[in-house]
Amino acid sequence: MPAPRPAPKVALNDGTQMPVIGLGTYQGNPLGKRLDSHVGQVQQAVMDALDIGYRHIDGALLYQNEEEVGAAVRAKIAQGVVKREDVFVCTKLWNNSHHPDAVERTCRKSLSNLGLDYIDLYLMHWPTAFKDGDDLTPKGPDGKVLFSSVDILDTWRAMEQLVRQGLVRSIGVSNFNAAQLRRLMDNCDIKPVVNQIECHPYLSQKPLLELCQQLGVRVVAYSPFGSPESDWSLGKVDRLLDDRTIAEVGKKHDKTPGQVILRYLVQRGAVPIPKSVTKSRIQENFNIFDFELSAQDMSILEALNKDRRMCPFLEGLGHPEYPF
Ligand SMILES: NC(=O)C1=CN([C@@H]2O[C@H](COP(=O)(O)OP(=O)(O)OC[C@H]3O[C@@H](n4cnc5c(N)ncnc54)[C@H](OP(=O)(O)O)[C@@H]3O)[C@@H](O)[C@H]2O)C=CC1
Ligand SMILES: O=C1CO[C@H](CO)[C@@H](O)[C@@H]1O
Repeated sequence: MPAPRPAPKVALNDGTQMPVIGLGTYQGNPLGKRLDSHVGQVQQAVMDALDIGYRHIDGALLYQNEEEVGAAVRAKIAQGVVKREDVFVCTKLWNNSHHPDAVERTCRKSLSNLGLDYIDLYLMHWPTAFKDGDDLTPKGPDGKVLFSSVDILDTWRAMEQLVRQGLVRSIGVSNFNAAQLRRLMDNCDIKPVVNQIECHPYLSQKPLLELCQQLGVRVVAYSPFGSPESDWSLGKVDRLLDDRTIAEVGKKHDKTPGQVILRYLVQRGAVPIPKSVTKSRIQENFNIFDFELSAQDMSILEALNKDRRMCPFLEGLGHPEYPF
């Protein structure tokens, strides 16, 4: 088999580079719960992806499969398929660890889960702090999620320390709105390199994408296919991957709807992180570097925007920093 051509890279504002497509690893499990039926799937998917040419893996402590991600990366290093420095590993600090005293400990926990000695990109998963502790979704007797008032800036300062200590190469945020991002940019020593947000043709995020571009913050586009299997988007009426207009654009280029969506995101300067545990789809999603959408195709796709959010994160509703 010829050696795969790895994905192209884009520059980040701290001088590092990020491969322009990543593999998502969230398994659609309800918040913080690991589904037994999924064990092992992500490990195989990450190994397949690295064989195919992916060099960027998106994970999170919340997904409870960092061990699988790390085992897959280490296996492919041992097989000589990749070197550690070729692979861009992202993971995220969960809401129950925003207190500055918890940040380093939690990062070390992710490093230990992954079995790696540094993380390429560490993200604050949400701007909404939950009560500190081991419980991923701490709840009171009334069943409501318990919040904490730790300031985003205090969590960020502790994350900056992780860069200085060499535990992580770059830091960024996820699910930050414009005001939160501006406040952070105005009050940090190390700028966030990315804002990872939901972004796809039904939620084009034009204003936030433009702001991020102005600020030099790369957008990473999560749920590029609208997260069809997740517990929070199941039942949403129109499935993005069944959209007729997207299929028609694809026909012109002999490409699938998924490939059109990913290409549209890349041409908008975003970095999509499609999730799949199916080898043929992992390959399909990677085959987006041999065609280009015309300006007319791009306008057709942009016109599909409905500001439809698939991931409303209802657990954070009522928090003063709830971003939507
Ligand atoms: N920062 C944040 O708050 C969030 C980050 N994320 C990140 O973004 C990643 C991607 O988003 P996610 O929500 O998982 O959903 P996606 O939009 O990536 O959709 C994944 C689903 O699409 C299916 N699929 C993948 N490729 C194809 C294809 N070519 N044709 C048809 N179906 C396909 C997958 O099936 P199968 O696997 O069975 O092949 C899976 O059911 C996550 O895995 C996670 O890493 C996601 C949500 C929130
Ligand atoms: O990354 C994520 C995956 O799904 C979760 C919901 O269960 C989201 O809250 C989270 O941001």
